[in-house]
Amino acid sequence: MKILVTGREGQVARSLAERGSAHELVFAARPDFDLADAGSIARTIENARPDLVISAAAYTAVDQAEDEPELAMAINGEAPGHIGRAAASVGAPVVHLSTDYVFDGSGEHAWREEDPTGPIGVYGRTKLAGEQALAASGAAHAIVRTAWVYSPFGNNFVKTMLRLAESRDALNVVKDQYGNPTSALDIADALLAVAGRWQDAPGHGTNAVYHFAGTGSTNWADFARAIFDSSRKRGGPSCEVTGIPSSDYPTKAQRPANSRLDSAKFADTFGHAAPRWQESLDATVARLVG
Ligand SMILES: NC(=O)C1=CN([C@@H]2O[C@H](COP(=O)(O)OP(=O)(O)OC[C@H]3O[C@@H](n4cnc5c(N)ncnc54)[C@H](OP(=O)(O)O)[C@@H]3O)[C@@H](O)[C@H]2O)C=CC1
Ligand SMILES: Cc1cn([C@H]2C[C@H](O)[C@@H](COP(=O)(O)OP(=O)(O)O[C@H]3O[C@@H](C)C(=O)[C@@H](O)[C@H]3O)O2)c(=O)[nH]c1=O
Repeated sequence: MKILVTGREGQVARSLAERGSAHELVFAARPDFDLADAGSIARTIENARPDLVISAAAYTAVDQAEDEPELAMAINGEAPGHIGRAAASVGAPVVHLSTDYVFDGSGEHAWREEDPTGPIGVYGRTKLAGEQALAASGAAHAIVRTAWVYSPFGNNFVKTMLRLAESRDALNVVKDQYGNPTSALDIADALLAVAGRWQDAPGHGTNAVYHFAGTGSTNWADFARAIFDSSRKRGGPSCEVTGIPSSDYPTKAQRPANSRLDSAKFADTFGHAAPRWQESLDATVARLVG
């Protein structure tokens, strides 16, 4: 299958490069492919004529988005519509990644796909707009919301914690935001499961929203402790973690307190579930400190 992946250096794009060797992968990235430039999106997809588009690139700087709402909206909110229209014109379905930050963070349950959205920051608002733009584009699609992504690649919380531990003995980390840490390598496997399913059964489960995230939930402070436990047992850096309320860690963008995702619908539809988050974390830490 010829799969066009948006972004080349992103965590999910690099994970697809590692896991997707059974397919012909084509990566669309700046400067030729710019999500802020509708013409470049149409040109790239029409020239490549892929069998499937995986829409993995996005504006992911959550705090910076508060200062650049127009750019974040162009990239996250409008580009998925352009991608969908171009993909529809060549008959390619689109798998698009979205986020737990489309929810308002209330309650303690794991969010299901049909639960009402209510983003509390610019990043979440723009990602929600992107879901809607793709759904209205005419392309066959699946929207896959994931969360708290880490990997050996790019920037993420796991790498930040390990870096900070090189120079600190103790760290304050928020303990009142809950979610599902998700390995980008597990996301790549899940997206490839969708691709495989569509090869055998085109149209299966299309035009729907799914949640796919690491199995089991935690908060950022306990996630940090798990990172350091895993690192320490391999002789890597580690650090004391003090759990603090979010009010003691001011950030430009507010994060949802509860962004746990229920991934049952994805497992039922595509026959694929994520490993427990601790297991995937261990595999990534082994690569980072090994
Ligand atoms: N990271 C996370 O914790 C989570 C991510 N998601 C979603 O999953 C998807 C993948 O995330 P992840 O792999 O972590 O993302 P990364 O932040 O690792 O990578 C984002 C990619 O998007 C590219 N990009 C940004 N702006 C543009 C643009 N204008 N034109 C073309 N490419 C652009 C970047 O390119 P360049 O290298 O040139 O900067 C980069 O390759 C995104 O849709 C994200 O919203 C969902 C939940 C959690
Ligand atoms: C570095 C650091 C962060 N924190 C807090 C801030 C924040 O509440 C939480 C996580 O920090 P980050 O900046 O990594 O998180 P953030 O950028 O909000 O991560 C989000 O990224 C986007 C793209 C998503 O889609 C989300 O699913 C989520 O993964 O930890 C501390 O409490 N102490 C620290 O030392």
